[in-house]
Amino acid sequence: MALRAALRSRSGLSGLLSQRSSCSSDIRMCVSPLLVPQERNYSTPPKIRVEFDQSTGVAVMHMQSPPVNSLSLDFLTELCISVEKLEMDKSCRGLIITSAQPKVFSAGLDITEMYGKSPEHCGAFWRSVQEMWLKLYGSNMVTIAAINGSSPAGGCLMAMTCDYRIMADNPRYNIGLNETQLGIVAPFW
Ligand SMILES: CC/C=C\CC/C=C/CC(=O)SCCNC(=O)CCNC(=O)[C@H](O)C(C)(C)COP(=O)(O)OP(=O)(O)OC[C@H]1O[C@@H](n2cnc3c(N)ncnc32)[C@H](O)[C@@H]1OP(=O)(O)O
Repeated sequence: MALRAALRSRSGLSGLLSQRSSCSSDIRMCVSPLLVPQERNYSTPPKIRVEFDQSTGVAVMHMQSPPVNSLSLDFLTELCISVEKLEMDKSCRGLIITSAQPKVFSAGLDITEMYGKSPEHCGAFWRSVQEMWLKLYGSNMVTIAAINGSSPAGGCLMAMTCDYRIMADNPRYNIGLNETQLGIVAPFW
């Protein structure tokens, strides 16, 4: 109810979520002109896939970085660019973020980005973390995290920056902050 009210008041997306659930097979998926594949030049498979349904104004962002959608510098850069493109497209009013990986929404920050790297790399990495959450938290779109798997630490942070969170009901899926267990401290900002 709260979600529908918010969608109505913020962007006139009345009934949008019920439309998605009741007639998802009828939804015409349109890829935003900004995201057409031929404009991309990835040497590796894209870590983010966006489907934009122009009839509802809602984009679904699938995180698809196997095995666990860990938040590497490359992943975060791609995610931020995708959010930015959607933000510039005024016909996009809602964004659902979910995972294409089974059982995991996001494993949080990519631990390999924090070990044995230069100070410059660490700086760029943490800036990209900050950019991610600022972009999502400050977005004009209605943002929803559809948490379809475990979401520790940075995955939890990402979900918390969205306006709404819906999590799959499975006792195997964890969400929360585990930095202390890991022995790391997020830098002050
Ligand atoms: C103001 C607030 C500021 C900051 C808050 C945000 C700060 C966040 C800090 C972090 O995010 S640090 C990262 C914390 N994350 C974790 O500790 C997650 C650890 N991983 C897990 O708990 C599990 O892997 C999982 C529950 C996500 C998935 O479990 P499962 O499906 O059983 O997969 P595996 O454990 O076998 O892992 C598969 C594969 O993925 C690698 N991996 C897992 N997590 C990460 C990661 N965070 N970074 C890099 N790589 C990761 C894991 O090592 C396995 O690799 P293999 O090569 O062995 O296959």
